[in-house]
Amino acid sequence: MKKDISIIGVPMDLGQSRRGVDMGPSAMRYAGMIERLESLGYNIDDCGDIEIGRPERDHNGPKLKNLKAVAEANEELAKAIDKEINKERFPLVLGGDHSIAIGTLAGVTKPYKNLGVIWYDAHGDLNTAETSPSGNIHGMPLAVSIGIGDSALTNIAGFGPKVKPENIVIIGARSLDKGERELIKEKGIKVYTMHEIDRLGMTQVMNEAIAYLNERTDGVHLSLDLDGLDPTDAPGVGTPVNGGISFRESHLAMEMLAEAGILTSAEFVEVNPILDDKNKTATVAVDLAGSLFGEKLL
Ligand SMILES: NC(=[NH2+])NCCC[C@H](N)C(=O)O
Ligand SMILES: [Mn+2]
Ligand SMILES: [Mn+2]
Repeated sequence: MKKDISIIGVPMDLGQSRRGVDMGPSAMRYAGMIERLESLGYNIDDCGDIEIGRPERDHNGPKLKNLKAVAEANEELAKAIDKEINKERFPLVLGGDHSIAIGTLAGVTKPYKNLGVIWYDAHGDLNTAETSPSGNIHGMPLAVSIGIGDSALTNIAGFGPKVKPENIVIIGARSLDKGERELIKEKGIKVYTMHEIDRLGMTQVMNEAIAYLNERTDGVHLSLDLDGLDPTDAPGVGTPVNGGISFRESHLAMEMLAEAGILTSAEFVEVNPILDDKNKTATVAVDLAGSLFGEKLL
């Protein structure tokens, strides 16, 4: 992996309805993200935070909450990432709710013909305004990135789609809405649900996922939603779902990604310090980043 990392914070909470996730970037910095990566020999440039509009929360009917402000922030994020990529640096994005993956993917996909995406999450985030039970855009970024959704989102940075459905691997799914299940089948998206993780073990899941991506992609982005982990290990998230991936399994997954050396960008999202237990979830994110960037005990 590249030795120069640019950190971009996105204090966004407009893609969902619970306050506090906008403090995620601060919580991860406070938990020592920068020092941890520096101690591994990386050169870190903390680019600070993207500015997020503070609109009156527009509840835009039941459909796409805060659409305009979410789209604007993602345009800014895509530009900021583009700048760092042109400097040949590895973009590491700290969220913020998962709607920021729209801008992250818009920014990181440009140099690649076939960007792969690992979506580490309890959810599929494959909803549209029509299928969403909540109207929350953080439940939609993966659909948007394959070109499905409102054009204010699918066309961020002036082009779309950003990724091909067959280049996506979802890991940790255990809460999928009806429309998401249909889309997964229709588009042939590869999914390792908790069932496969229990059954095969994380080692085989990651071996398969890495081999699958190696075959067809020329770069890989990791989008890690902390709610992919079990709420006992990562309680500070807005939409927790029981029966998740353990801390140990997640470390193993990160270590295997580090060994494979396939990642070209990453993001950690959905850390909500208000719902957390003494910054535990931000600390877990920093620990996982350590493994992801090559930390070893011996
Ligand atoms: N990034 C997340 N935490 N997404 C949760 C989405 C929950 C639900 N599927 C929805 O669309 O509202
Ligand atoms: Mn999630
Ligand atoms: Mn998510």
